[in-house]
Amino acid sequence: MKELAHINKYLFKYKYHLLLGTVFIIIANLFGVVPAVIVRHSFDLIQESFQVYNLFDGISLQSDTYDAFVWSIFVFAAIILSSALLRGVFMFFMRQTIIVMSRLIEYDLKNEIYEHYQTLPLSFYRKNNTGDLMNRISEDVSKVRMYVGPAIMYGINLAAMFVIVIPFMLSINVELTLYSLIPLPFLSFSIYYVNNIINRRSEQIQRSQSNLSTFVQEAFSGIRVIKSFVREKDYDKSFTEASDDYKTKSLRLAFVQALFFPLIMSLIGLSTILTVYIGSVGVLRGELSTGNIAEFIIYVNMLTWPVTSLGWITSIIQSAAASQKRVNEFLSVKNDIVSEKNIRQDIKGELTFDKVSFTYPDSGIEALKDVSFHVKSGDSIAIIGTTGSGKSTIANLICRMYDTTSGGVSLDGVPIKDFDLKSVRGAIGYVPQDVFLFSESIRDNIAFGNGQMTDAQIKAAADNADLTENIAKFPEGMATVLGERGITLSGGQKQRVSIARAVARSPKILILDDCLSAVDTKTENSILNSMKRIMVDKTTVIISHRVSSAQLADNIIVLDGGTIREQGSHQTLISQKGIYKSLYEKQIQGEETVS
Ligand SMILES: Nc1ncnc2c1ncn2[C@@H]1O[C@H](COP(=O)(O)OP(=O)(O)OP(=O)(O)O)[C@@H](O)[C@H]1O
Repeated sequence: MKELAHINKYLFKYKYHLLLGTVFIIIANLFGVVPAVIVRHSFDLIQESFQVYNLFDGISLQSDTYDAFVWSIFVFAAIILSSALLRGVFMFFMRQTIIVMSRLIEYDLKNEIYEHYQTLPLSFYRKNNTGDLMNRISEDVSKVRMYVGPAIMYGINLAAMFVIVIPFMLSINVELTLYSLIPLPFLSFSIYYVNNIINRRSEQIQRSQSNLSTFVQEAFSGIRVIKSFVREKDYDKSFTEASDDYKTKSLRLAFVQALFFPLIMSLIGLSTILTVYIGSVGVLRGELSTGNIAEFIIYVNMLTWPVTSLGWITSIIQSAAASQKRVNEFLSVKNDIVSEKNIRQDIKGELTFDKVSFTYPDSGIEALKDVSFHVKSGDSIAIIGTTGSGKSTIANLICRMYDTTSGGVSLDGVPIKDFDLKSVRGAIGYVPQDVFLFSESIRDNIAFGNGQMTDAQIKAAADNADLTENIAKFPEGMATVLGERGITLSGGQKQRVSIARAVARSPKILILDDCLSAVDTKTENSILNSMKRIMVDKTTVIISHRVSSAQLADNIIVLDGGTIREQGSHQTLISQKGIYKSLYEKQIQGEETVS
């Protein structure tokens, strides 16, 4: 339960909604009691009027008695109707304050979680899967909303009802009150019990549903592989199994849900029978009127829902606490990539790696060992090496996605840790190895959130990435939407949009992480020629498997198993006749990649 304390700041923020809501609940309940009292008076009036009417039999006063009776009943009916109407109005206000408050808190909490997610380092995203991140911001927040909305509303309603109705009942007859209330705690407990079963089974269904969705999503994304390997039948079978599991769980839930209402109805019925029985005994003893029985039946009915809701509220609070615990787990994760001195200055692009070693915290793999190099501002460096030799890790450290395990990275002679993170990342144009484009237009993908970027700047970036010719062939040019329902680009086209996106920001440091692997040699040469132009005043880090990309750089590093094996210009390395030279020869002979 202490987990839910996190929500208190929001309850405080929306205190006026909560206070007003409470007032509306109390007023609505007061109007709920009025009809019961009026019904009692009506019953008693009918009985008394009947006796008086018979007494005046044959006398002209008899018709006056009748008129007075009809008039009174009319007035009573009008009072009952108006009370019901006013109760309805206040119940509307009650929902408009408390349920609205719960939606506002849901909105705030989602924003809080999303903002926090954004601050967390890459290592957090490696550790936790996307489904889990999504669940906590949607499913879990919805469960917490049930606590701040319906649970609080019905909780206050229950308290108000008890404070108003039970003293009223006791003042009429203690014995009748006690007997008519006996079944209600059982009702509450049974609802709590059944509701917990319903929650457990619903969660099983949700898990089964998400397995089913993941299966279907994967099957459709991989439909080309499934078809070419003729695996449709196997997938059909697996789908039927997953679907069967979902069906069985749904039927088990439907069974418990079917028990829910009969259970409530039978316990309410029991209360009513006890009220009528004990009430009749009271009437026979002359302690109660028949009106009291009718009045008590109304009270019992009024109390039924709040008492039922007690069991429901308890299980809502339990599952909200469990959800908030999961949310708090993520909210308490701190970003360890923080700036030490928050230096905000324009970065010129001088880059130094000084004896850098790095071990990935989650896998324990030592990706870099004692790596040192220096790139002057505006110069270029190429990093070439075998798969897994640590090339992308260097890019990650320059973008400060991780901090080094030992040694230091510095920009313009200042340790990277001292810079404000935004200054560092804002100065970098990064073309990642695994291209990711958004389902937006090509234009928006290139501008990527920079509303001030002019069409001319976007076009220049597209030109430099050798993209203009391709774009011209698309039906809507720059406005062509990519992804899901738009045009799907080829691997090489995607890489070029990704390059244009990085170049368009006019970064001081440009990192090209194996970004030409999916283009043919002709396009590679054409992009590299354009690159020469844009690289002029930028520090450029070219990560590649291909010598053809690397030879463009002023300085080349050959990495192997996380250590630098060779370093120098293209000419120097060729003359050294080492790894680079043999790689060069192999690739010149037609081999495309380093094995
Ligand atoms: N996020 C990560 N968590 C744990 N280990 C990682 C992570 N990324 C890379 N590694 C490991 O670190 C080593 C270096 O990986 P890196 O991605 O830097 O290689 P690379 O030279 O860029 O390879 P490639 O050319 O195939 O992209 C590899 O052994 C890899 O398994």
